[in-house]
Amino acid sequence: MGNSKKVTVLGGGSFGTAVANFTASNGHDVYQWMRNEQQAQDTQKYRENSRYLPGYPLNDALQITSDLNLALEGAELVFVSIPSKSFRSVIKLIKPKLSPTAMVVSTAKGIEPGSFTLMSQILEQELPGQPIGVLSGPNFAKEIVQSQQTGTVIASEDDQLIETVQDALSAPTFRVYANHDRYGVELGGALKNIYAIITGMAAALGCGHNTQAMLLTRSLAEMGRFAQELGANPMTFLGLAGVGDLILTCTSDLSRNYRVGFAIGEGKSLDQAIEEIGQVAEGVNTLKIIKQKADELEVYMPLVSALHGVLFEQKPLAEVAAGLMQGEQNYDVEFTVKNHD
Ligand SMILES: NC(=O)C1=CN([C@@H]2O[C@H](COP(=O)(O)OP(=O)(O)OC[C@H]3O[C@@H](n4cnc5c(N)ncnc54)[C@H](O)[C@@H]3O)[C@@H](O)[C@H]2O)C=CC1
Ligand SMILES: O=C(CO)COP(=O)(O)O
Repeated sequence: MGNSKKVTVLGGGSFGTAVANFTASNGHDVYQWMRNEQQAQDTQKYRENSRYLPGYPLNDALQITSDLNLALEGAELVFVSIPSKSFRSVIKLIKPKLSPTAMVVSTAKGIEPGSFTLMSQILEQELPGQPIGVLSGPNFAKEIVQSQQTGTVIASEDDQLIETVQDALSAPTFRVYANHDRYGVELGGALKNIYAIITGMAAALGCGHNTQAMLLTRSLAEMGRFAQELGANPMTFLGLAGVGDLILTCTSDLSRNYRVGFAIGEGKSLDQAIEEIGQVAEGVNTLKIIKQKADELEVYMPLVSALHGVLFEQKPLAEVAAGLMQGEQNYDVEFTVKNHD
């Protein structure tokens, strides 16, 4: 590691805790901010985030606080690990307290409800001129704190920010790859949550490996089609923050989105499934936003439509699943075909 920096992580959930703990283990001066004073005091005292990441002792050097001024004063690098629903309100809160040169990096994988705004676009709007980036990849918080070998992506137009984040996070168990396509990296991280709900549901219904492989691959095709329609580069989805995170989240019950799908596949209601998990599952809101956008742009997204039918239009799951098998049998790798015909 290079020189030690003051790093601030906003958010007291599982991912904020994992990033804060990891960065502190790398020798940086790290403050994790959580809004709940009692939770901050307990986490600081007992060196464990018992609500969101129980059973993992935190690095002695990590400072946990509910004092935003203390957390942000002199911070050179700020990670924002706040769910998309509250992201903008937290950015508005930090704006007057932030040094103009502080680098601000979103780790949230969602889209703002009521608009089609990705988290780093909120950073652009609320913090004009501030160096910004997105951290995304196949990264379960729980496996980061277990020091499992992990790869992630830092996406930004700003090479100095990329270098700073690589320096802050790189470790023998953690590789940080660079990407200049911030929009594509961020879109991949948000979209894959929808497909994790679908594969979780399929697993609960007893689907086999053939089905899982088909779902994963057709999900990637659908994501690519949508990205292309938005003018984004679907090739970015071939990286860790696209296909990497799609594979991870769609094949593991460590994923909250997958678990929401699994619970629904077992016959539970959406509300029951969300309540049982007790943590954010971004895919549920992302689904509504993507369905609306796909309809508006007339993009063919049969998996999104099917899941929307089950979750929000009271369509029977078995009927929707059977309907999917009767859909259009089009090109295998259509955006490539389109580009090269
Ligand atoms: N947990 C994981 O493995 C990963 C999560 N992410 C993403 O990171 C983001 C955060 O997720 P998690 O930490 O997992 O969520 P979580 O559900 O574990 O925790 C969310 C945290 O945000 C806090 N929060 C919510 N609204 C707030 C507000 N208005 N002000 C202050 N704090 C607020 C909550 O109190 C809680 O501490 C999500 O977008 C998620 O998709 C990304 C990579 C991996
Ligand atoms: O994004 C994640 C891993 O990369 C976490 O996925 P979930 O939000 O579904 O738990």
